[in-house]
Amino acid sequence: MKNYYFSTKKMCVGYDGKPLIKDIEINLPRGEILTLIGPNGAGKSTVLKSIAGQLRLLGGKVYLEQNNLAEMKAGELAKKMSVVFTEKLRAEMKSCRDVVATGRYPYTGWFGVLSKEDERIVDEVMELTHITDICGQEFERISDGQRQRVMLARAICQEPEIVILDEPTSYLDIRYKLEFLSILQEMREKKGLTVIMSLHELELAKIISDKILCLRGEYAERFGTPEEIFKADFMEQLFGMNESSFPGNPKLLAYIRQMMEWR
Ligand SMILES: Nc1ncnc2c1ncn2[C@@H]1O[C@H](COP(=O)(O)OP(=O)(O)OP(=O)(O)O)[C@@H](O)[C@H]1O
Repeated sequence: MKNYYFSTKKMCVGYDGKPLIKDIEINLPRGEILTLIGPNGAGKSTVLKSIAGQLRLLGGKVYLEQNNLAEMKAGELAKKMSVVFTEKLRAEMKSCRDVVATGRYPYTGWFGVLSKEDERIVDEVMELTHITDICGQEFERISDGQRQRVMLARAICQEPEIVILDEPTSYLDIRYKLEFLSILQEMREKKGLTVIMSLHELELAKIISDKILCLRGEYAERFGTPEEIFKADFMEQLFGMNESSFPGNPKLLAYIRQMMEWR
């Protein structure tokens, strides 16, 4: 059997003991980017939270290399996995730099005192994510897009092997969306970072991902490469669209079909 960096075996996720999606099987080599796509309410955040250990699994297992995630110590996991979710972090009176610096906590002692090396990493990552100019601003008083970049910086500061991101580009303008993706790609190439994220922007998912997991209904609908997944007829089915979806405006369906073409 091939040794994957990240895998799930018969993972079942849901709330209050009621399964939402069952038997999810993911196999991901180190350094690959997996993107979850699917309609609103399909369960993308639920799967990501379950992988990150924020929701208890209803069944199955999640592995990092050969290690069962549920059995890993929190401190050990924090050095390997960082997570960026859409919920707003409470950080009263904290500057953006303070928030980014909390990404170093797995490496500091009890009191969170940063070493010179920690400070250097914080500065370097803030430059990489283009937030140096807002580093002194209060975190709770910045824009949604700026907040997303600060949260990405915090995750990178953690120097993880794998990062879990829920809709990380939703508030970013087009330049920062592309910049965000190029940072992930660079981290993957230079450091072998593995990425699992959800995206609503299908055109971005298509160009950045190595693997795609499609969610809709009780079971994961498909898992495969972008070439296997991004086909106009399948996208229409996944998102519940057909010839009569946009009466009087055929241009809209034509747009989806054109977006899914491979050139
Ligand atoms: N805390 C919760 N308790 C019970 N059900 C929940 C809870 N959070 C979400 N759900 C339900 O789980 C389902 C999946 O929600 P989830 O947020 O995972 O979908 P999603 O694919 O991320 O959606 P979106 O694209 O809209 O962000 C939805 O039906 C939602 O109502």
